[in-house]
Amino acid sequence: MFLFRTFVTKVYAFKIAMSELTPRPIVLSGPSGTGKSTLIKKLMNEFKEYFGFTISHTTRKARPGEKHGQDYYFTNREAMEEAVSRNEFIETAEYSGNLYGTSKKAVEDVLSKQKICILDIDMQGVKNVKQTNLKPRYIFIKPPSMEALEERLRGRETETDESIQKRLCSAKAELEYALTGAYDVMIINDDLEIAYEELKGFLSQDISNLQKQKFKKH
Ligand SMILES: Nc1ncnc2c1ncn2[C@@H]1O[C@H](COP(=O)(O)OP(=O)(O)OP(=O)(O)O)[C@@H](O)[C@H]1O
Repeated sequence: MFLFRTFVTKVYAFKIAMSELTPRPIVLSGPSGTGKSTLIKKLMNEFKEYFGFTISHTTRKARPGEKHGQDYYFTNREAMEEAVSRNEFIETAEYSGNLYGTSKKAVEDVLSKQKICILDIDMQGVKNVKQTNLKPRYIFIKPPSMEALEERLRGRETETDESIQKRLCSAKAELEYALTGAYDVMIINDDLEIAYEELKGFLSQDISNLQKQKFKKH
């Protein structure tokens, strides 16, 4: 039996001065295990001077290999709730008993460097960001099938059976939401290299604009 994921989400007023030169942020969303982090890592490796990743806060425990300040800001509930009450977050979501959120500072840090800000957020986060003035471009990363998604989640060896079932259940809702036209583009991550080329193709204009700007400065 599928367990339904219960969310308690909040969105906060977010206004940031975005000049014409500030590149539009991008949102990468899609079911857990679909390959968002893998694609972002490839993008950052190839174009690290043009992209900046917003590092989310979470109260969940770090998985082996994850680094504080690199994969997430690992924190505890009390500290995070205090920061939220100081209005320091754009959005927060509660999932499986843990809080997740994107701080304003994480976004501002990237925008202030005139880099394309990447937000890796779930459907609820997407709905929340749509209520801010960030005006990102929305990219949905779709798994080739539910079977492949399950295989990837199992292969990652980070999930229990219960959490895999929850993630697969959430994946269905995410796919349904994507079909409502909430995203500017949908990329199927079957063959990783093909998916990556599609992602780069979608971002090629933004990348070349930044390349021109940097060239002018030198
Ligand atoms: N095209 C692909 N083919 C096969 N395996 C892939 C592909 N893309 C990613 N993977 C693998 O699938 C697993 C899940 O990928 P990843 O952690 O990037 O997903 P995610 O969408 O970022 O998940 P989460 O939202 O839970 O952080 C990883 O083990 C990754 O190596």
